[in-house]
Amino acid sequence: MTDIAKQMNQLRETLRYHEYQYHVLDEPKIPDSEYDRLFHQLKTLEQQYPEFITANSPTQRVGAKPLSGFSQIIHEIPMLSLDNAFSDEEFYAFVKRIQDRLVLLPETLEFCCEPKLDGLAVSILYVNGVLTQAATRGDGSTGEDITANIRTIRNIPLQLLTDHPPARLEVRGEVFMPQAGFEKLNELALAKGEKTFANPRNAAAGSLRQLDPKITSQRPLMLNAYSIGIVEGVDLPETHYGRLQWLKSIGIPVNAEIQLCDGVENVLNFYRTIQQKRPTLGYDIDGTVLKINDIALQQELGFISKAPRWAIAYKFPAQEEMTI
Ligand SMILES: Cc1ccc2cc(C(N)=O)cc(O)c2n1
Repeated sequence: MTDIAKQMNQLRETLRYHEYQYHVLDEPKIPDSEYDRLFHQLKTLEQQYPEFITANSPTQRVGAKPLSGFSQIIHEIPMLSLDNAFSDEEFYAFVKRIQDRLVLLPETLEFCCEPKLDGLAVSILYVNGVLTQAATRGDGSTGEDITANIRTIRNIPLQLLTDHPPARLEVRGEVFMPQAGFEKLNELALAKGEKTFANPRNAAAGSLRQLDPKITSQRPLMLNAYSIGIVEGVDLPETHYGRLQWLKSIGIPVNAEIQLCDGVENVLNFYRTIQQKRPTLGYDIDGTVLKINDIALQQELGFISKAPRWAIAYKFPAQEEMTI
């Protein structure tokens, strides 16, 4: 490989590292101006030597041309919805159903607890570590191919940050629009006499369903991963929390509020803590997701038709209608 090609690849590695530090660890090592300088240096070299451009270069996030429509993608593993709880009593009943079903009941049940982001569920497939395909949840069995739009979301890596990527890895997560970005988007739309969005979830949905990736690229979207679908060629940790930490270690953003809670009372404390923090999070949530942490127990419990027996979304009471 020529020195120029080596220099370009080195720049790509450096940019990917800084994207990870900034978007996944929230610990930038260089100022934005230095990142922009490196990015511009790579962009210039790619313009001078287009033969050395690689598909997953950080400069290649925005696709060339708009699509004429979205093709369908069938989920190899269905993307399930969650059963809901709306009170402590309903959560206790959920726990009792689990205790009644488990053959060997552990001393206490350990839950992986997270805020329930109010966005869109997506599936992102990495083949040999490279972002290859992305789809909406759709009806759980079939979704729309939104690969070009997903590539534009800055905190989603185009390439996993590991030297030994799994043959195939499907990351499932929620794409959402932070409240600050939503306010700015609506201000811009108002100023241009365009239609505004009712809430960040609608804005995220509208942005992901754009046929032109250039428009999606200008929208402040983010992903937080919440589970793994297809996985081939790697041995995963045996707990849900461990798997989320592994995802984070290879470059996939995971929500910062996720916690392990041992026993029902600690889970309910988590629910109330997140409810109190809700106005300060900077993004919309509509409750918490509480999952049995041990994968073997999840597998023993399985699913009821469309929802897992081992997880529940404990929602917040509906907020009084926003008067806009
Ligand atoms: C299994 C499943 C399905 C939908 C989910 C949705 C969210 C969410 N909206 O944050 C989080 C999760 O852990 C989920 N987990």
